[in-house]
Amino acid sequence: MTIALPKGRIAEDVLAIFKKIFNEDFEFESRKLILKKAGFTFLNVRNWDVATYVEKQAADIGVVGYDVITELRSDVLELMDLGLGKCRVSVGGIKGDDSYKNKSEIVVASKLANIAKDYFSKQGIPAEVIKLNGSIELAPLVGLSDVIVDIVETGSTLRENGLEEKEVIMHSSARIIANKNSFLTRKKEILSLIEKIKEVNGA
Ligand SMILES: Nc1ncnc2c1ncn2[C@@H]1O[C@H](COP(=O)(O)OP(=O)(O)OP(=O)(O)O)[C@@H](O)[C@H]1O
Ligand SMILES: O=P(O)(O)OC[C@H]1O[C@H](OP(=O)(O)OP(=O)(O)O)[C@H](O)[C@@H]1O
Repeated sequence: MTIALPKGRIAEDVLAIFKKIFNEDFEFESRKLILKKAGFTFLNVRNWDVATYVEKQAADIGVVGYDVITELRSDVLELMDLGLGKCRVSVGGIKGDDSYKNKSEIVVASKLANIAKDYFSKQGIPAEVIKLNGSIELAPLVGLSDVIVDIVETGSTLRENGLEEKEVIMHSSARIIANKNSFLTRKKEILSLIEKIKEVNGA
């Protein structure tokens, strides 16, 4: 069975789970992208690519933020909430300034462009979404957008830039996802691993 694990922010917590399961050191060596252990093959991939590896069955299961599978509209099965990497996806804007609510069309900057588009379109609010790749909080400060849609965890990035959380769109945490076909053909193996994860993750 092949498992795609994310690099970056949630990597450490995810690797800690597998370290507990195997009761020994569990980490990708130096620049190595594949780790084989106890009959499993682990892939070291970018957070945003985990869902792609799983959807295309290059991996049978993977760990990824709920925000990412929502944004990518990934056609995968969601098996378990790991309860880590907790954050919100929110609308943020200049502190004390709610003038965006009175505009006929608002300009929104976001890395999560689909989530942003869906959120405003469901409310019938015309919105132009500008896709950015990072430092999203900068956009309203320099007049690139009226508001942003971005991840909020502690809220310090918003605060330190004179912004505030205006509306919470969704809560996110890391999920175990599975390829639909793999879940049919490897159901027993996958569920047995999920049980082990539950045991060590206290779920
Ligand atoms: N403060 C936070 N900022 C960003 N992501 C967070 C935060 N808190 C929790 N998360 C979760 O962690 C996931 C991984 O974020 P990370 O910053 O490692 O990757 P990324 O920069 O979005 O992706 P990549 O580095 O692969 O391009 C996010 O998708 C989200 O679910
Ligand atoms: O509420 P906070 O705890 O401040 O966390 C939220 C911030 O963290 C993320 O940015 P990241 O550090 O990934 O940098 P980026 O600007 O490159 O996306 C996210 O895009 C917010 O800017």
